[in-house]
Amino acid sequence: MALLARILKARLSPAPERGPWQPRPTDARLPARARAEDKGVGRPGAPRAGGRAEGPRSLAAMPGPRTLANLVELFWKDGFSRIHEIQQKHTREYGKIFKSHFGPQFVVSVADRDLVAQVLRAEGAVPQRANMGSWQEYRDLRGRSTGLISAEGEQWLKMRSVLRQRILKPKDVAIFAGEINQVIADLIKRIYFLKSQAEDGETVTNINDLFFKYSMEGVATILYESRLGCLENSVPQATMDYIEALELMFCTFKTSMYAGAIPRWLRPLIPKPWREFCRSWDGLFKFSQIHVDNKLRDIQCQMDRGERARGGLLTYLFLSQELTREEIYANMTEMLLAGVDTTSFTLSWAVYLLARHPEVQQTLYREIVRNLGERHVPTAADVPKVPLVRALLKETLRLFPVLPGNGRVTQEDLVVGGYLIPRGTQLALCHYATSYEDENFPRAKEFRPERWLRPGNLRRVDNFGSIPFGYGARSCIGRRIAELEIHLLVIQLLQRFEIKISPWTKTVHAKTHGLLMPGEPIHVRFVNRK
Ligand code: HEM
Repeated sequence: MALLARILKARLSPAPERGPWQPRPTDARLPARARAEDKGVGRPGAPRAGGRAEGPRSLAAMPGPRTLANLVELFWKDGFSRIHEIQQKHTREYGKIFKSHFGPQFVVSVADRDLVAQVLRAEGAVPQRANMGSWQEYRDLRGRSTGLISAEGEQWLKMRSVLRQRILKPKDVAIFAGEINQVIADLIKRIYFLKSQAEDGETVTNINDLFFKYSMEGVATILYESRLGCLENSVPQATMDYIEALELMFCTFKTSMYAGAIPRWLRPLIPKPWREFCRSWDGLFKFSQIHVDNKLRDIQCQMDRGERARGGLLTYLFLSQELTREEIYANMTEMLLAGVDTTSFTLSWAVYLLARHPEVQQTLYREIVRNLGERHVPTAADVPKVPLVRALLKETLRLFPVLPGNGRVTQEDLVVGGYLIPRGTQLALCHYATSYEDENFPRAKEFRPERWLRPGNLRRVDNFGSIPFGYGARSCIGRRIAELEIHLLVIQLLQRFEIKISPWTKTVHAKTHGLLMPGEPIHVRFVNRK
């Protein structure tokens, strides 16, 4: 694993002027367990950044919540659904770099834009996001391959370099606009149908349900090169089974966390989390395998008839033989898992924000009509003509980053914020907290998409205060797909409807359920434009 040994090279940078962390270290206040983490003290040669003249401090000196308090917060006070708020609370209490324990896991949280930038810019060619032990264990148990999310090292690098050739760049994804627009046409038909069923002829209840189906249909069209029928009145049984498995994965998020956090020897005593974790993965893999096999059979038949097989991602993967069949199953499974709720929650938030801010909606509508017209079906090339639609997505993801935090495992000793972080430490990058810092985004609590339009900010592509798709070699590979699905849909929704909040929708709060999602159902009125 020569590449894995590539180091996270931290840059020597001066201590940030605005004093981003306020450590309150006293070894005496730390639990014995934390003192045992003092393994980095005096280690020579660790790269330094954001450091202090007298040399880096050890982890023992790093502040953070006590283990017991953390467990009570997470398990007894339902902290799992408030992970984003806890991130902010801990940042206020302990400063912008702090440590926590979660079961057997130890995590250093970084909640400062510049320190996040430092960590991510310094990473090597093969970053590791998190300890994926439980995912790997399931795959070993069932003889399955890892996919992009769960793979590490050379295995990850190989798959990433194959997939990135097809879906990483906007121009590669632009060719899918036609398929996505067909899904949008079905979604709009569905909206008219749902409106026709509503008492007032306008209300659609629980829009996330609708956007879930849209996102699943959209991403599956690209991944499997076939339609699933999610937007039909009667959804096919295999798709229903998949949705159930996906729900199990997220509804049992807490138990999935336990599955990773509970030591293996405790499983005979507490078997449910691991059992459910395996059951939901079985469902997800089964679904992907059915659709991949269907497509591969079609391709094979075409080739047997002497025809040239033409197609998208799956056809390419099959013909190029760069990935094994098992690797194709695993990647399709993990990409579908990664691509449905993320996109649908973001769409729900974006539509909610537009409904709550009619003035922004009106400005965006005028921009669409002015630059594209009232009925023009947009292509990928049209999206830059409507800068506010891109700003809307950025602002939505700043306020509601679907992944409120992200992770990295340090691959060499690293000095961050004046602390020596030993190799192999799990870092949590607190994107939610940095997104709400006024110093990163003036009047950060306010929904102001235009902040992304100012020339200064547009040039500032490296604003690490809000990086909802992550950053660098391990960033979201589906980003361009998600953006295209969202941009094209928002444009076409506004061409047809004025979106108004329904009187049944109160203020919607965010909750974490694995992902940051609307805590209450969102109901809106789709009022036909004249
Ligand atoms: C609004 C929608 C989405 C958001 C906010 C989002 C966000 C993220 C984030 C934050 C990461 C971690 C990046 C890092 O560690 O630096 C990630 C990884 C990933 N995402 Fe997305 N994502 C979205 C949609 C999608 C879609 C549509 C797909 C698939 C088509 C997808 C597939 C993946 C995969 C496979 C990874 C793992 C990449 C790797 O480890 O190499 N995502 N995503």
